[in-house]
Amino acid sequence: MLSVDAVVLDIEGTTTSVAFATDVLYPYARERLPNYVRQHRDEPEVGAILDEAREAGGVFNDEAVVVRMCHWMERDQKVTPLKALQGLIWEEGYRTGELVSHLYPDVAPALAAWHARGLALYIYSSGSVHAQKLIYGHTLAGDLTPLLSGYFDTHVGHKREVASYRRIAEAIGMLPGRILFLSDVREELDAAREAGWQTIWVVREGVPRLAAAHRRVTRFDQIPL
Ligand SMILES: CSCCC(=O)C(=O)COP(=O)(O)O
Ligand SMILES: [Mg+2]
Repeated sequence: MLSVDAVVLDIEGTTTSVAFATDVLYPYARERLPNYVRQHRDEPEVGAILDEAREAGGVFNDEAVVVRMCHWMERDQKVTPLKALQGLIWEEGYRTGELVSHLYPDVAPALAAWHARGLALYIYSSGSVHAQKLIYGHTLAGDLTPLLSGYFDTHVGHKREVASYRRIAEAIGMLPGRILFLSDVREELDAAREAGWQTIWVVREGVPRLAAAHRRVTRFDQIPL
C-alpha cells in the first residue's frame, strides 16, 4: 500500500482521454478564438490575457496576437495566456451543455473513495484553473468539484520543471514524500520524483507502453491507496 496524504492529478491522458482534448476541446476553442477576441477584447480580463500573449509572442496588434495564439494551439504549446483564453471560450460550451468532459470510468469511483478516506485531491494541469473547474464541474459522471481541494496551473510553473512541484508542496503545506502524482507523461513524473514526490505513471489502454521508469497502472482501481 502507498502511504500518502494527498494525490495530485494530471488531466489530459490521465483522468480524461487525450482525444477529448484534441478532437473536442481544442477544435471548439480554435473555431471561436478570432470572434471571441473581437467581441471581448475590451473586457479587462480578456485585455490582460491579450497583453500577456502579446508579450509572450513578441507581437503588437490584436490581429497578430490571434494568429500567434492559433499557431500555439496548432502545436499544443502550453502558453499561459492561451490556456487562460481557452478556458473562457470553453465556458459557454459547458454552460449550454455542448461540452461535457470525458472521464475514464474508473476515475470518479476512485476519487470518491480516496476523498472518503481523507486524502486531499488536487489537480495540476497546463489548462487554466478556470478551465479545470469547468472540466471537473461538467463530467460524464457529474460535478466532481466537491471532491477536489484545489487546482494548480502553469502559474506555479511548467509541468516538466522540478520547481513547480516544490511550489505546489509548499502551497498545500505537505511533505513532498506524502504526495502522490498521477500523470501519463514521463517527464512530468520525473520532475515530481526529483522534487521528492511519489509517482504513478498512468498508461491508458491503446497508448504505447514505454520502458517503465515509474510504477505503472492502466486504471485507477489498480492504485494501492
Ligand atoms: C482535457 S485537456 C484540457 C486542459 C488543457 O488545456 C491542457 O492543456 C491539458 O494539459 P495537461 O497538463 O492536463 O496534460
Ligand atoms: Mg497529461
